[in-house]
Amino acid sequence: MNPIIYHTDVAVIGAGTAGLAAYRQSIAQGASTLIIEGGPYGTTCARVGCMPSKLLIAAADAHHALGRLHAFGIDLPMPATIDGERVMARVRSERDRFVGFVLDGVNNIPAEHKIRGYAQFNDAHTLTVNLESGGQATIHAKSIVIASGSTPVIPEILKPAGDRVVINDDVFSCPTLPKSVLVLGAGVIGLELGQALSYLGVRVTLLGRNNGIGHLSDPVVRESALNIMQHSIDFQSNAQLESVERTTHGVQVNYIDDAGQAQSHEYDYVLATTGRTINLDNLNFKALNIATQPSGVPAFDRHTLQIEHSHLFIAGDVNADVPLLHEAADEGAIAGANAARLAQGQAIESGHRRSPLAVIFSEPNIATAGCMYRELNLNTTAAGEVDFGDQGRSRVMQVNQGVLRVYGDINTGRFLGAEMIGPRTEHIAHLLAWSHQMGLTVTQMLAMPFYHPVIEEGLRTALRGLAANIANKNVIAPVCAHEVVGD
Ligand SMILES: Cc1cc2nc3c(=O)[nH]c(=O)nc-3n(C[C@H](O)[C@H](O)[C@H](O)COP(=O)(O)OP(=O)(O)OC[C@H]3O[C@@H](n4cnc5c(N)ncnc54)[C@H](O)[C@@H]3O)c2cc1C
Ligand SMILES: NC(=O)c1ccc[n+]([C@@H]2O[C@H](COP(=O)([O-])OP(=O)(O)OC[C@H]3O[C@@H](n4cnc5c(N)ncnc54)[C@H](O)[C@@H]3O)[C@@H](O)[C@H]2O)c1
Repeated sequence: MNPIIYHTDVAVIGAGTAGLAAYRQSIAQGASTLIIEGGPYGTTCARVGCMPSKLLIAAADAHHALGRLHAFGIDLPMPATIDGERVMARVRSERDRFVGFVLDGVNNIPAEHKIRGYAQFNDAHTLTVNLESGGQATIHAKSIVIASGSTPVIPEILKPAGDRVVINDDVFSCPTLPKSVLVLGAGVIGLELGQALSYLGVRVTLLGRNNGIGHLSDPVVRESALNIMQHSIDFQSNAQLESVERTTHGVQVNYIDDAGQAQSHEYDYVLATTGRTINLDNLNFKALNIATQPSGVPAFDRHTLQIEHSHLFIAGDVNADVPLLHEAADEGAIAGANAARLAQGQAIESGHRRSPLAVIFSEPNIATAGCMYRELNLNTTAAGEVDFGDQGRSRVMQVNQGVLRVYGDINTGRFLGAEMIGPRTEHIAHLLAWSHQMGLTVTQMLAMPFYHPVIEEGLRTALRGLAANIANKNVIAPVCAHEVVGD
């Protein structure tokens, strides 16, 4: 059967968050545009990412909050009963609602613009798609946006566990809560899902390595976060996984714990949260002979999303720049508009990029805004700090744990960034990212209103300390320049 031939200005590979944004912008620029999707419609974020994970976390936090009632003088019959099937049914039904909104958007795209099947490069202007409906399509495009996302990595050492190794996608499709899970990898997903499952009564062990925790790099904040998380769940932050073995009912896991002791325990499942790999190989990208960096990503301009000296654009998780939802949406929009401009003989433009902001929805939240500690010049940077243990409103609500550290430039007085673990710091992180993007000085930030009594008063304490250290040129360097970790 002869392939169906298409000629288009722009082809977008992947109908995730970045791809859909690229499609919309390309159309808005007046370019003929095709969008190719190999997997299910609905986006990673809505189907198996941001939304179902936050739904599971919401149930977990609701249960965990019961533990605080007694200190307020309120007693319920404890332990509370957790109906795993109902917990997971709500996760899925609410998740499906969010997916439904995405599907409505996809349904509004004219059928002739949508191609179902996995795309591969033939050459830099030609894609082949093995159509889901059978047969092949050949697409000749003036510009191409690569928005193919990323896929979870399953380390070789977990392979003997066979069908008992699961990834985030599988967690949300479980009809009920498992009894026990070994979570490997203390990154963002491991912390969020590991703690949520544990708070829902699942026996969880989280294995980390090198005392890393999420993306934190400030030694003070990291130590606080390790301490809090280790009191919250069974978290071995400096563990060594030795082997796993499929048993009749689950997986036998052998590891060395933080105390250097050999441990061997059986779990229902092993959840791999050891990072994600970019989806470029499945596009036959190598056929283009474009040089890639050690990360596997070709050199590209993060303001235009253009792969150097080409008509190719790369947006979302697949470029491994900042694999977060709002960044994928921004990148897709910039890439789609530029792909359309280039295809129509116009000059491409730099798009707006926002100040860095990242939140781990653990309890308490872990967050970073602006520059991270590991990116600072510690010889010209001062820090300020608040310990939420003594913070008024946090104590009132019994959520008084964590540390916030803010950084400022001793020469300009400008706010540089922050790392934190603390109560509802998802909100403080926003205030700080906005301040960073506006280029505010610490003095200007302190001139803003702070209500009483609120958790943000803790931020004011940290900023006051920072302002004093800036005035005294009291830099971070001598104290902890040698303590930065991270992998
Ligand atoms: C468990 C989890 C929780 C998360 N939580 C958050 C959060 O709270 N906040 C946040 O900001 N971010 C979160 N993220 C990250 C966020 O989901 C991603 O950054 C975002 O979804 C990336 O969007 P994307 O468009 O790059 O990729 P995707 O949405 O994955 O889209 C890529 C699409 O390309 C398709 N594709 C791949 N190869 C081909 C091919 N050859 N041909 C055709 N189609 C192809 C795929 O099927 C897929 O549909 C989370 C991620 C996970 C996994
Ligand atoms: N709240 C959010 O915004 C949110 C939530 C979930 C995911 N995400 C996005 O998804 C991305 C992927 O998340 P992730 O948690 O899979 O990746 P990650 O890179 O955040 O964490 C992976 C962790 O696994 C560890 N690791 C790797 N191999 C290991 C091994 N063999 N043994 C022990 N530990 C090992 C790494 O040291 C790292 O700490 C994140 O970078 C983030 O951008 C965001």
